[in-house]
Amino acid sequence: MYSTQMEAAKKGIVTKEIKRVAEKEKIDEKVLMELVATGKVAIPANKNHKMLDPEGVGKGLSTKINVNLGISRDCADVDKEMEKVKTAIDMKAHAIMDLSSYGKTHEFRERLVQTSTAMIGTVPIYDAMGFYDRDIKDITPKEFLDVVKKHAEDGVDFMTIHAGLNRETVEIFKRNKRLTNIVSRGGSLLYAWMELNNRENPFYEYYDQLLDICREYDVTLSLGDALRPGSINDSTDICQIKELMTLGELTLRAWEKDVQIIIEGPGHMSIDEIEANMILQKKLCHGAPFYVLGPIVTDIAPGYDHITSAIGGAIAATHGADFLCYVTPAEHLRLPTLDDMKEGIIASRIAAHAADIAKNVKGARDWDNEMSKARKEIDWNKMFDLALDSEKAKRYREESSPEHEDSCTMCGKICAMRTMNKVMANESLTLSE
Ligand SMILES: C[C@H]1O[C@@H](n2cnc3c(N)ncnc32)[C@H](O)[C@@H]1O
Ligand SMILES: Cc1ncc(COP(=O)(O)O)c(N)n1
Ligand code: SF4
Ligand SMILES: [Zn+2]
Repeated sequence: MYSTQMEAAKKGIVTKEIKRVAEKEKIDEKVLMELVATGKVAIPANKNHKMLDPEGVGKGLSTKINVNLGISRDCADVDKEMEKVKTAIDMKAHAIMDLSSYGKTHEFRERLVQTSTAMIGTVPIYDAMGFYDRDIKDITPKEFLDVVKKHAEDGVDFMTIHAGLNRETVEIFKRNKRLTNIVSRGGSLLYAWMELNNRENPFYEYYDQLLDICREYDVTLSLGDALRPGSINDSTDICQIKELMTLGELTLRAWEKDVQIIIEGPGHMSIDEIEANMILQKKLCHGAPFYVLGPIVTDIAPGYDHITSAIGGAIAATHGADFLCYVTPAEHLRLPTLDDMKEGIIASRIAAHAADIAKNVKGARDWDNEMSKARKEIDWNKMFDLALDSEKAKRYREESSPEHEDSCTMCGKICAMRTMNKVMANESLTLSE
């Protein structure tokens, strides 16, 4: 018997989750087991999430993507969020985070666990205020842990816990001015709690109790980055790096108890700093999987932050990030609509796949080569089938019909593909007007 995937792997047991992930990634089960045993790969799989089709996150595996959704005070339509869940799974999201931050979130979480084959993440501190219906200042450390326990019982596979923001790091934050202070929602709540009560971060102080809960249900801890940069001005500063060092220490303590770890990372960051940040995380956190939001490579494009973050995500994943938290065009502006979510998913899937090609992930290039073959053969149906967004590809072609079926309106009769196919097959060709 074993309590977590990591414990099983350390004991040399190939679990059904390891089998399934190895099959999907087309890698050897024993190799994967070793990666799980050493924490380089996490397989978030809560014992109470019966619907789950597990995924591996980490070294040597394909880059995974996460979709954020959930109700807020200003947009509290549970049915609309459930529609997003179904669409996100259809669009092949590997993970869904329920970031609901209003009212009694239990009902939505229960429906999510019953519906989702994708792994599920939450941020328990978001839920604490609605759960207890009182000011954050008056919530006790035990009550925070009780929310974690509730989410664990409900079947949540990974939880964001901002345990790295301790008093020491808070002092450093106070001494080192930032342009955008703290932009992490969970981080800002914890900072408020710590300042108002003049106490240590409860998730840092009672980290061992937290680990016991995670171990019991096999919840993967996604150690949150409360001090991630919220502007390109603040990236790679002492606050961010100090917190990352603490996350590295907390990683080793979790692994001692066989609790699986993912590390969360930035944020807003210029392109030239991304590679160094990936190296630092892997070193300071002992090879633990890295889960990044963006990086958003410029601050000036609200409405297009799926693009600013896909650029950063592709570069980050090329240099070691394992898991991309999607960003939608609604970032910094509003709660995403269903269409915002779709654009965010497409953008992060492009970033993940582009990185998989660069990283030589097994099979990644085959998809591109099939598409290129279909293009050369001017096989439109094949191209639509292979397209990441088949519906859009089809619609664009239908809206602009060429004279020659075997070309498109870009070049028409002087279609390069068509010309070359005919010339190379020694077929007759007239290219005059
Ligand atoms: C940490 C990330 O989570 C996103 N985020 C926070 N709450 C929600 C929600 N209810 N739905 C979708 N995204 C959300 C923010 O836009 C930020 O990028
Ligand atoms: C990669 C990543 N980082 C952070 C968060 C949590 O958000 P927050 O820190 O704002 O509470 C997240 N869901 N994903
Ligand atoms: S401006 Fe909007 S997205 Fe940014 S922290 Fe405030 S509520 Fe969240
Ligand atoms: Zn931002």
